[in-house]
Amino acid sequence: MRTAHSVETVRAAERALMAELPEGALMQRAAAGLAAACADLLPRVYGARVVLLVGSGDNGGDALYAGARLARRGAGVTAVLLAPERTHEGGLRALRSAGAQAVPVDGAAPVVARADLVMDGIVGIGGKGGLRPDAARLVSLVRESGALVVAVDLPSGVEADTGEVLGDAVRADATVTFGTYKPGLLIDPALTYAGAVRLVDIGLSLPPAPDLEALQYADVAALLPEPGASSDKYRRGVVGIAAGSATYPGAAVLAVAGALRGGAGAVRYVGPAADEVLARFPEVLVHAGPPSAAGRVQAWVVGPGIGDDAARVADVLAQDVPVLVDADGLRLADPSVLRGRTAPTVLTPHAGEAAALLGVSRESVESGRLSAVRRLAAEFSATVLLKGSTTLVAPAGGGPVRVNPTGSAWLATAGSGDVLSGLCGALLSAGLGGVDAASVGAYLHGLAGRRAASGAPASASDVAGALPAVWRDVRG
Ligand SMILES: NC(=O)C1=CN([C@@H]2O[C@H](COP(=O)(O)OP(=O)(O)OC[C@H]3O[C@@H](n4cnc5c(N)ncnc54)[C@H](O)[C@@H]3O)[C@@H](O)[C@H]2O)[C@@H](O)CC1
Ligand SMILES: [K+]
Repeated sequence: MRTAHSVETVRAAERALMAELPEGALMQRAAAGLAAACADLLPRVYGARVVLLVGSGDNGGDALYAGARLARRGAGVTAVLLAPERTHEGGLRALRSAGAQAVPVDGAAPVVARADLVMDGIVGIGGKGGLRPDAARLVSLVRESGALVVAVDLPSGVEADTGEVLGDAVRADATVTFGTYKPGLLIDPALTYAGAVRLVDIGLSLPPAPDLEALQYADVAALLPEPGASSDKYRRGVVGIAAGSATYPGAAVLAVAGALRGGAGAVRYVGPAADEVLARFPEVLVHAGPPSAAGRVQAWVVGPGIGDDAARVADVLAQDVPVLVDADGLRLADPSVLRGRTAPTVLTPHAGEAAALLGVSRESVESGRLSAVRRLAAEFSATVLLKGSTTLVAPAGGGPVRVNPTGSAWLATAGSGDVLSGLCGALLSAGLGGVDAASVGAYLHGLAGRRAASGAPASASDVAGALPAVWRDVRG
């Protein structure tokens, strides 16, 4: 599991550790890791031209000490001081005694133009708001130079706690972060500014519950349901799909496709697309009448392509088993019924649906995805999976938000969400909790999207078709 902690938590852990260590020791650990990462990125350190962008805080201090280390190994290092009168004093002394030079911002253009590597030490976790104008100008010079950009702790200009980017920000090829990931390094849009992230251990003791976590292969493998020797189809989980309409039968077919590949023992389908579903998947049990009359089901998926059939949504929500609500279902569900449910509820909105649920603009959801997903989970007492280029999953009762690391732009294709809802529904029916079902589903779905596409457009059916292979990969 990859974990991220908020700025407040990081600062508290830093204070505790600094109290035990000699003055400056923590910054030396950070600078040593930073210098080593830069050295790895450069073809050779000796003779490399390194430029440090140095702001007024300790983030600039890290850059100065790391620059001093590289200068001692023969790099030509120049620091550009954004606030010369407030530069980290010890760092600047170290830099000068290593034989490197410092210039003010207005002398930056010629050195930046010739740089091989630029270290961004403008701001770290102390930054607020986007880059200020002089820093933004400097950063556009860096972009024009084509130099490799290494962000110190996080790209300057991105919000560490939320992943928002409120103005200009540094676009880094790599980020060297200290102690723990910061939430912004796992969430877009900030994530897309960070490049490859390297974590440097500086010895912080952090609380066991992070603010954010991202499942990795092994975590997903451990969560995948496996049929035991005594499993029959009912014990493996029966998932009910209440989806599709005369206008949108395809949504039903795709949700069923996701459910069948999600390890369900059996899939029941209720709705007007039964013929279309059976034509593709003869193994599905179809039922006429309301979902509640369909027989035993361990979890329901309701909503994809359901049109205006509010009665089908209400009937599903009245059942005391886990329910995943998607698409039209999100518009039709009664919020007070959602809040009053005792069995787990999972909502899977995209940004537009999330905006409608919260009564805010789509833009405000897009720019503040972490706060939006947390708010939704709290307001509807449900696990919420917010789709996007990094899908987020927030638990109903608060706690770490899961970030899906396997997203793929190829998944932005019609019907791909229907496959995801069926897949997550099957995982719910197999007994996974809401957060695990949603985050494992998102993980597999992302991998399936990548595998189905592998460089060329793929349809939602292709994504469903790729699920067995990624399941095998993850388990293997
Ligand atoms: N506290 C510690 O012992 C350690 C801190 N470390 C480094 O210290 C950083 C935090 O240092 P600070 O708390 O000094 O904060 P920062 O260096 O992140 O930034 C604070 C300074 O930047 C200015 N500033 C804020 N927003 C700005 C903006 N948008 N544009 C330009 N300037 C802006 C502020 O006025 C303040 O002077 C971490 O990110 C990390 O890089 C590491 O050395 C590890 C150890
Ligand atoms: K930085």
